[in-house]
Amino acid sequence: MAKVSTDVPAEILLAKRVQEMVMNDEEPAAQYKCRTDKDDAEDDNDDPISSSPIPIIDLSFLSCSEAGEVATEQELVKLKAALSSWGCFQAVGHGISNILLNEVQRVAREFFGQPMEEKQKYGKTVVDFEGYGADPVPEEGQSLDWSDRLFLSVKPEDQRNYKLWPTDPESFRAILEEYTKEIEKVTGMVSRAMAKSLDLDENCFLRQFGERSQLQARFNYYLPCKRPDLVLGLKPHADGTGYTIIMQDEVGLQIRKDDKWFKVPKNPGAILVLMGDQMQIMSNGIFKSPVHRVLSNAKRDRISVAMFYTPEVGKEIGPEDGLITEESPALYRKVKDYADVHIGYYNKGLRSIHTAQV
Ligand SMILES: O=C(O)CCC(=O)C(=O)O
Ligand SMILES: [Fe+2]
Repeated sequence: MAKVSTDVPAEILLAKRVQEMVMNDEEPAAQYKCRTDKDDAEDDNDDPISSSPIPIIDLSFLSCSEAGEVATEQELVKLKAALSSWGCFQAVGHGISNILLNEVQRVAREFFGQPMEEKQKYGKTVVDFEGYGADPVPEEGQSLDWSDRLFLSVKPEDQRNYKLWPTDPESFRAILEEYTKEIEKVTGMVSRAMAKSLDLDENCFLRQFGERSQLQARFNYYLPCKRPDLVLGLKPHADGTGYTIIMQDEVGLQIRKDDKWFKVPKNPGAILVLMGDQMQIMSNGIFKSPVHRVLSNAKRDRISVAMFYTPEVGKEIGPEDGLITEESPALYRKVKDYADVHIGYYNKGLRSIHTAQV
């Protein structure tokens, strides 16, 4: 990524919320300006979902026996194709009600809509992960993201720091707890389906994730920007997770494929399942962890909620034995706490998957 000049230290800028800069009608500081590409300037049109090339997978075909064997088999083939090419899919038939999805968006919107003093009760410093604020300070010269966020550990339950969970809106905690339960069911469905699509024992990935697998919720608030052509809501990156489940209320997220950016369409009711590096490792490179980014918009704001699903702390993961043959040897070695390695590279604007290569 292009290096940016640093006239004001990033620590100082990151201590201030993007929302404050927008309210004060400030121009983005140099460190936020990272875009030079003209190829993909503004991507604000609301194309119909049917014209989006990002695959749609119906999870109900994969998890219920009534769907019929042929339908299940066909959906598994689609799933494998989607994850081997795009590394993500729009999931429908996931079992989460539209009412709950709307409630999650509502509490997120209400939280970010409160006065700054209220939100600062959950404020984090520029080095912490959890709480309300910006990502921790990246390496010098890396650009900053035009967004604010609230990051919370939700699983295992004993890792929850309820002091950082907003009490206003009052229903925030109950809604996030309910959403966590639903997302856990989805991770069960998706992990089993992915294994079956590769002709593996259906529980093999769940075993790798472990009994104390982690879920972290990241509520992202993307503010409008006067100069969307210069900044990004979130810089290009691949996730260090096993996989990530994202819901969005507006377009903005783009996936990189074949050297082009593709917009994730506004598809109410659908959630995006996106592979992280650790699923690329466990699938021995069959599933791809795609680079993605979020654009800024001149007029609109955007809320997204990303649920990061990651193997248990301290647990070794690696390519599934059933995928290793003489013709297809292991491409990755076993790794432990890969997300910690990933974050170091992420802060430098780099990918980390090579560190796991054999
Ligand atoms: O806001 C989004 O849609 C994507 C968020 C994301 O990529 C992340 O939090 O890692
Ligand atoms: Fe991401």
